[in-house]
Amino acid sequence: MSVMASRTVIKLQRTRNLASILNSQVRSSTAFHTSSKTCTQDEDKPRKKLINHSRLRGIDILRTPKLNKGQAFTLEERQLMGIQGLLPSCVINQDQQMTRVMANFHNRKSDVDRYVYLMALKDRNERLFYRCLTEHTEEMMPIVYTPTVGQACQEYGVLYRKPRGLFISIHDKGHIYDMMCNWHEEDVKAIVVTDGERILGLGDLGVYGMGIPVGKLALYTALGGITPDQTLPIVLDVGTNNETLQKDPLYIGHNHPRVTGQAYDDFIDEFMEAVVARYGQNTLIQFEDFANHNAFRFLEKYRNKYCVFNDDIQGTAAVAAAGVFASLKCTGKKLGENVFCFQGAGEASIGIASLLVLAMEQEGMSSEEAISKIWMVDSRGLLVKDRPAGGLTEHKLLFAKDQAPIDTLADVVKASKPSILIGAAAVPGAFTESIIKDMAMFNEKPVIFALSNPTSMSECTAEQAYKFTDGRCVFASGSPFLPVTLNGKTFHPGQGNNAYIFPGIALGAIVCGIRHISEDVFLKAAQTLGKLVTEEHLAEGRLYPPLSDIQDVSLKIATGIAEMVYKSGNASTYPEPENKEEFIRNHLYDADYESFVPETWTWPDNVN
Ligand SMILES: NC(=O)C1=CN([C@@H]2O[C@H](COP(=O)(O)OP(=O)(O)OC[C@H]3O[C@@H](n4cnc5c(N)ncnc54)[C@H](OP(=O)(O)O)[C@@H]3O)[C@@H](O)[C@H]2O)C=CC1
Ligand SMILES: CC(=O)C(=O)O
Ligand SMILES: [Mg+2]
Repeated sequence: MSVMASRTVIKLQRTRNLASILNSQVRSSTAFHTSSKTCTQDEDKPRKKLINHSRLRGIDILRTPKLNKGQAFTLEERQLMGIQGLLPSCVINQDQQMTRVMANFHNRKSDVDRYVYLMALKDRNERLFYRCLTEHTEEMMPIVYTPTVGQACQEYGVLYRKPRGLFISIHDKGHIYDMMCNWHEEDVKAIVVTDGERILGLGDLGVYGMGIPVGKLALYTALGGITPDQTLPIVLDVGTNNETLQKDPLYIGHNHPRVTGQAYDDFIDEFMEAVVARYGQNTLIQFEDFANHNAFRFLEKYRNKYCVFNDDIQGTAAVAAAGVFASLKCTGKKLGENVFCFQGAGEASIGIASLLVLAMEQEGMSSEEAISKIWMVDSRGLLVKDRPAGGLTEHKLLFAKDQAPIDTLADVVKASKPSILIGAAAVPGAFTESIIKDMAMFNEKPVIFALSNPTSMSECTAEQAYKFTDGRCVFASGSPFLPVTLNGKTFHPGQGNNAYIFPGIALGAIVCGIRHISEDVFLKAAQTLGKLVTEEHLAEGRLYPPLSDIQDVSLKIATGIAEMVYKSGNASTYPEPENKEEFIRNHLYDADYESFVPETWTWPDNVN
């Protein structure tokens, strides 16, 4: 008998008739067989494999979110792990705990309160948090992600309770590797990093932007099945230019202006090197919510050196392209028959436009012709070639028209008569009634994507889009809108958000050990997602599969990517699996509790 088991026997001998006393307190779902003296967590479910990685005992287990099961620790586990008495005696299972979570979730007065509640749950009982988020994605994603995460970031100083992830400051330069070593997990495979300069459409939130990497990585696990231990949220604190935050006494970062120039670039270089030194060359690094002037150049600088992608440029491109592909089934057009008009010429818009050009080229169109289909409006109007010097970045220049300037979106829409209108400029209400009505006049089925986040930044509401087009439009938005009923028909607006893409990309990248993430990975993801949209979805107005199917979407995207990267030699996980989907499925995180009790353990004979 092991030392642990013999200690348990002694404990049990001290407690007369422990089993029968506890039995009367145990709720019906917790099986407790006095005859065989064996106890299982839940009669219906086979006992899952033993957690064998923990040397912790007692209160330390309850304080470790990835081990803690709260009241779901069985009697055996409580005895074996030294936690008997540290919990109420009643044992409940994970399903019952979920019922309690949902009751608490619904009882909260505001969405930010729900955010605080869910983050506290994550800090307390990780598996319970992920089971809830996985099984109630539609209800909970808007809380841990856009729109509520935006408000949570704005209030991060007040809401702050405990650190999640790494805070690396410009003043830590020279020591970043040592700081990375302070992170307790040894097997990190994916990092989401921001410097907080462009948080959603809310601008510079500095370190308060940490809510975004935390939220994105929660979706890595809930939507992509990536083990939470393998993920690491990081905020790079280089100061903030947000004057309100600079004066905020509760601001949790450096309140000096942003450090820029060579010092900033050296800092990012050191960070990238430290990640690889700590966790290996294939560590996936997702750049998130960097400002435009850094986002493009870091992507170019690092894309062939590290395993990186920029979600705002590339992930957004893929989800929007998928929506465009799906919309073709409604409009009956070929991709190249469309005219695209973008409000905004930033990370999102340039990313989407570039991927659409790639897709049109793959269909045999020349690059010039594909580019000619695209009209882009930035804060100074239509992108045109003869803007005063300095007016166009090289990315914008590619899409600049050789024609006279047009100042407003409304006039660009009239001039270009787009079939597809895409907004990503964080200008709320930019799609006015007259613009939407023009779209309805030019097209039998106008396609309208209001992609800006959070909801307060949306170019129009779902209701406006359907109402001003008499229910004829195909609509998607970056943040969710509730279903809209118009003339007796209910429309379910699609959520055109990169959340449909990045979990699947990350899953494929991690499992296959992708070295570099090429552009065609995003096109593949877009095509895969587009194909998953069925006639039934479209009939309901959905341009994407419902959020309840999103785990399956991620698996399919990852599988498509796996097939591609093994062919191209860009995978490093060998031997190559024959059945890629099965292989990936076997890596998926399972939020069900595991048992701490060895299969062979039974209650000692003298307990009855
Ligand atoms: N749904 C999704 O998955 C995603 C949504 N987004 C959202 O898209 C929005 C923009 O993000 P991103 O592209 O990264 O930001 P950027 O800062 O890179 O780009 C913003 C663009 O909007 C333009 N703009 C600003 N004001 C106006 C105006 N009044 N009229 C026309 N254009 C204007 C800017 O013009 P100029 O270049 O002249 O400054 C710039 O081109 C954000 O709200 C973000 O949350 C982003 C990523 C993913
Ligand atoms: C969704 C997202 O990445 C953004 O709005 O920035
Ligand atoms: Mg983003």
